Amino acid sequence: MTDTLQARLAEALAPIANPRTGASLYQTQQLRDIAATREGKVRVTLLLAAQDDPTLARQVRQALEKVEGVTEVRVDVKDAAEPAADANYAPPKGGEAKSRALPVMGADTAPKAPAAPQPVSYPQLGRIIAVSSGKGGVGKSTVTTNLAISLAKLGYHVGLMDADIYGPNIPRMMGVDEAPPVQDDKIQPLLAHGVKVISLGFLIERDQPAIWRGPIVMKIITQFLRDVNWGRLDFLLVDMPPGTGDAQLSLVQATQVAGAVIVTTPQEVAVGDALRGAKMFERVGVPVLGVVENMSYFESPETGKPMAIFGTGGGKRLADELQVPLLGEVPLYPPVLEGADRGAPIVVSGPTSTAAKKLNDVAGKIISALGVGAPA
Ligand SMILES: Nc1ncnc2c1ncn2[C@@H]1O[C@H](COP(=O)(O)OP(=O)(O)OP(=O)(O)O)[C@@H](O)[C@H]1O
Repeated sequence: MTDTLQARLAEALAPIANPRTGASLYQTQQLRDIAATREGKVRVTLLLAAQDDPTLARQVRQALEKVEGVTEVRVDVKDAAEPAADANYAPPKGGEAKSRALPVMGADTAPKAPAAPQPVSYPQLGRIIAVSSGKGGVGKSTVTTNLAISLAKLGYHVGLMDADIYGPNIPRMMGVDEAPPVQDDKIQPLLAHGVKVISLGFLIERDQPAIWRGPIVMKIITQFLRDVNWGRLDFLLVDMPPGTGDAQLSLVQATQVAGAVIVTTPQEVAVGDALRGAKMFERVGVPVLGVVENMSYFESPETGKPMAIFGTGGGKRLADELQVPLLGEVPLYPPVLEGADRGAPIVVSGPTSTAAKKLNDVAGKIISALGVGAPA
């Protein structure tokens, strides 16, 4: 048996080859900075180019977890095209990896990336709408799923792309959770409540999302736009991860986004974050269609009485600041959560509730804001 942990780690990693090059990740130093503590906590860096198979990170993790003495594994994925990632591992020639290296918005690491790729237009996908929020947990996925279903109920052809790669919730909320079939090299979206759905949650392991980084995010978003058999859509709603990160930028670099909807809660702190997110869209030329204030007030399912619990007016202030409409104030209403947990968003599970009505109104305002005609 190999006697030191380092040696055992090297032995476990050596056979993992990059399918694109056929070479061992370890020997070509695509895997590097392998560090282990005495307690068996292991950390490695994996350099990935945009064309590399992103599931390599999972293979590395699984190989390391099997090594005797390993208690914890962390795989840091880095962009192989970044200058800091020097090394013997060269990203593939042809420039794709480099041209797709994305600056991280708002971070200190800011734009040293080369010119952004030209967005590709996908006319068959209809109006692409990014639903975004400054911070997590404000109800962005809830709003996205309900809007998608509202639009579908009106007779539009609607797609829903879960680009919240750090916490893909859409499958659970829409009540679908199976691997999408592949036919003729195209991924078939799953159908739920009349909406075509695709999510990274269908394709990856639950504990993996946090490792996805710039070029890989770009790759996934491009694949979701290009390689999914969406058919002809009127609207494609994209549930973005919270904040102003790689996914937002990837989406606007990958295609033409018709507009962004910003979801916030009434508190100041949520509003501040949301403002930064909205400004990011404006900077890249994506019109902000409006603000949805979610959990605006508590609506008791028993009495129907409204009660402000998170402060008031944040959504309105944000909308005023951005000079965009406040599209709706959706109450905090426990059946919204219960419905989401069993795959039946409120516009399906409680269509006559105030929350559902408000969300339907938001859908109507988006249709008007984009000047979309009646469904064909
Ligand atoms: N109006 C509402 N009333 C009651 N519960 C709500 C409402 N909106 C959202 N929720 C619940 O709050 C939780 C967070 O919502 P959701 O997952 O939509 O937020 P998010 O902003 O997409 O979060 P993240 O981006 O962090 O995944 C969920 O459990 C959801 O069911």
